[in-house]
Amino acid sequence: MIQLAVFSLLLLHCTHVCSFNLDELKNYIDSHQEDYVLTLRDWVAVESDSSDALKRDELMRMMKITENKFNDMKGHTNRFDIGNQELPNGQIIPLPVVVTASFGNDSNKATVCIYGHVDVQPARMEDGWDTEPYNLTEINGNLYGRGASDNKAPVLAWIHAVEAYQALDMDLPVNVKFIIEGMEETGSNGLDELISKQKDDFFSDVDYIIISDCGWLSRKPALTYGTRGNCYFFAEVEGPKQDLHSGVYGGSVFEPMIDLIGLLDTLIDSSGHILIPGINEAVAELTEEERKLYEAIEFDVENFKNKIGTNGLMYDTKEEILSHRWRYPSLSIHGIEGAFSASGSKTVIPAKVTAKFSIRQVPDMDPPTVEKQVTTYLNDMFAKRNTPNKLKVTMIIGAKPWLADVSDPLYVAGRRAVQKVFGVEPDLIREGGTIPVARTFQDVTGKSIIMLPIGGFDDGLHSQNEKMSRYNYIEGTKLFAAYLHEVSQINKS
Ligand SMILES: CC(C)C[C@H](NC(=O)CN)C(=O)O
Repeated sequence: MIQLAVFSLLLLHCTHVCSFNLDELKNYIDSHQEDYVLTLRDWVAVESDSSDALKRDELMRMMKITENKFNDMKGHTNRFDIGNQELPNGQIIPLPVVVTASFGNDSNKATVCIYGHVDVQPARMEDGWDTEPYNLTEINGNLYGRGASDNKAPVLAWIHAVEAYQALDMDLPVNVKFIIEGMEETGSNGLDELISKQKDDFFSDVDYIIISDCGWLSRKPALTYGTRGNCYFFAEVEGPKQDLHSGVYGGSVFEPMIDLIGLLDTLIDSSGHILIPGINEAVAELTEEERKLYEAIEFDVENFKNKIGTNGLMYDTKEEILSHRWRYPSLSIHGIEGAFSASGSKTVIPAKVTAKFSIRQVPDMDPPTVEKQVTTYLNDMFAKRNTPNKLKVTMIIGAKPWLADVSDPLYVAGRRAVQKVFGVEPDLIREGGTIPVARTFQDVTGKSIIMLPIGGFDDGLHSQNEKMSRYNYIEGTKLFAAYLHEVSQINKS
């Protein structure tokens, strides 16, 4: 009698925990898309700009919202204090906590760890946005807002994928862990140390790491197997003790801005060749196999050019353009702090100016070596100017490149999931941008990593009018739901 009762109870339980059914998950996701857009709206409304010390409270609030979301989903959450940040002016401010969450701890299942970030790049209406950057606005199926694609919608898509399993009482095919940070856009300060400290704790049962902080190359879904690193520099030239009138003093003083512009002009030539000795020499040779990969990718150079809105590109062929975006270093000059930049015509000689530039890193470049090469070169060039002004060069980010093996089972699972949701074979691509922590995950945990993007190729990351299309957000959520199942099938066939 007792046995019968236990059996009935078990049966009752089994009718509640359903097994995987992708169509049900897809239907559920479709019918909840308005809720997902509303949540994205709430998240975009938080000005979690990690580069602006004045927005640090907003960033802290964003981390709290993220933690609350995981708590609402009954995840096992944790918040890690990762210390303080020293700003270039010497000011010390707290770093935002890193939030982790775990769903399930069944030792018979594989465990995936999803990494994402909820901080954003700066955005102001005056930069040329057509809509308020922190007010998610839908136009023609596109959801415009700062951080929509980078990286709030992809983080939410993973959350919604787990929520869909939960709502349908469907057993999660794998244990799912999240690690969400708030400093990615300034180089993931403090995260490397946390990962090393948590190697035998939070990461001890993690089998695979998934990152969805990148985009497709075209309208076709993609799997990303490489990212460039980034060495970001400040070059400060300091002269007179205060700004000067150019009519009164011009012609008699060495102007910091003229020194700085002269210095910047020695970094790169007009054909994109980096002039700092040692940089190009460190780049790994392009292999025949790699060249063939680029050849096989569908990529319309003319469309790329038109989307950017430029009259010409530095290279003509698809292979050249892709390899220079993905596997060669590039040097970009981002801005000059202290320079007069408002509208109008102030006739000032700025007393202190700081240039911001960065060099994207590729195998086999090494950030500490690059730091020395750049500092030595700029100091040598500055010495040649015979100026009494002072130069200070600081490398504020030193992120390494990352490269994965596309034959890894994680990529096979990725191809299957893309097939099941989009009905096509994904492109295998690299990314010119940087996920600073990708290489740390690889080096510290030794686990396989996949980058599974859902962002569009034209999302305007870091730029005006950043967007995530509703299609990519919703189909991306389905992709993630399908991928959890595909990962659970690794080693089973
Ligand atoms: C080190 C950079 C600031 C990192 C940044 N990463 C991303 O945009 C990824 N979403 C980059 O500029 O590549």
